[in-house]
Amino acid sequence: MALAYDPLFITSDTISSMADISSPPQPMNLTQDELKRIAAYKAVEFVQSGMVLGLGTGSTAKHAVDRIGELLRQGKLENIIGIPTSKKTQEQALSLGIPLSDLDSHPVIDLSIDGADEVDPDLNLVKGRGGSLLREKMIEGASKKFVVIVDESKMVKHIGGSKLALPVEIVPFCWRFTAEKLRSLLEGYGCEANLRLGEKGKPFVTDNGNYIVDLNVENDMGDLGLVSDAILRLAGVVEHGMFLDMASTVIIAGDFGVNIKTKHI
Ligand SMILES: O=C[C@H](O)[C@H](O)[C@H](O)COP(=O)(O)O
Repeated sequence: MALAYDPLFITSDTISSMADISSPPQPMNLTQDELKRIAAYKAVEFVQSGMVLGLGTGSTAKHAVDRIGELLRQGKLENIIGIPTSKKTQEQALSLGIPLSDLDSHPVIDLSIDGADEVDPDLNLVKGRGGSLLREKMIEGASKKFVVIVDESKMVKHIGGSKLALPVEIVPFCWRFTAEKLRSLLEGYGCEANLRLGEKGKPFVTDNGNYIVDLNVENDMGDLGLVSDAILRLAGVVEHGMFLDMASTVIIAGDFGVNIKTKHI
């Protein structure tokens, strides 16, 4: 039996209903971008009129922002105020007519929706491979609810498990010194530290005028709280991309449907 593809109707319930039928469930063979859109649309179901919303950054969050713009245009949502987590998202939201504000005017946010680069079994995250980690952490940390949207490729057994970078935002002043401090701090876990480069081989510059050092850590770092504190104690470090204990819900879209994990407090 073929299941109709409709992002709004593929839920965790779909998985159970598929399990009831005699033949095993068939994967839907969706692209990674389609999975991102499914997760994003599902998250936007949490949005209610009158909310102050943290608007995330990246290819997954972009779908959520598009959807919010669409619902506003259709009159299905009203009185939304968006707090963008990057200049790029600000531009997108403005182009969609989403009213915007900032943390100074709205220090408490009802709901933030954003993607992630890694999600571990405790719903800890790595974010910032797009370079927006500082504003994301400020805004998502000020949110009553933080819904993370990912395709299943982002799920890892432990932070660093994808073998892709853990980004750290640092001040440009003597960046080599700070990068080396970071490398030697995490040396025991098999750490490499590389300055992120942007266009024409020049250092990538964040929305805040800072640089990013990408840490590639070979081994499980164990107590992430300790590692986080140690990184943040280094002068020259502005913020890192581990978002520990911040996500309230993670929506994971995969070929067999959508799985929603909620943090139990
Ligand atoms: O700086 C970028 C953000 O943290 C993104 O939310 C994260 O990198 C995930 O991006 P994407 O949805 O494009 O995979």
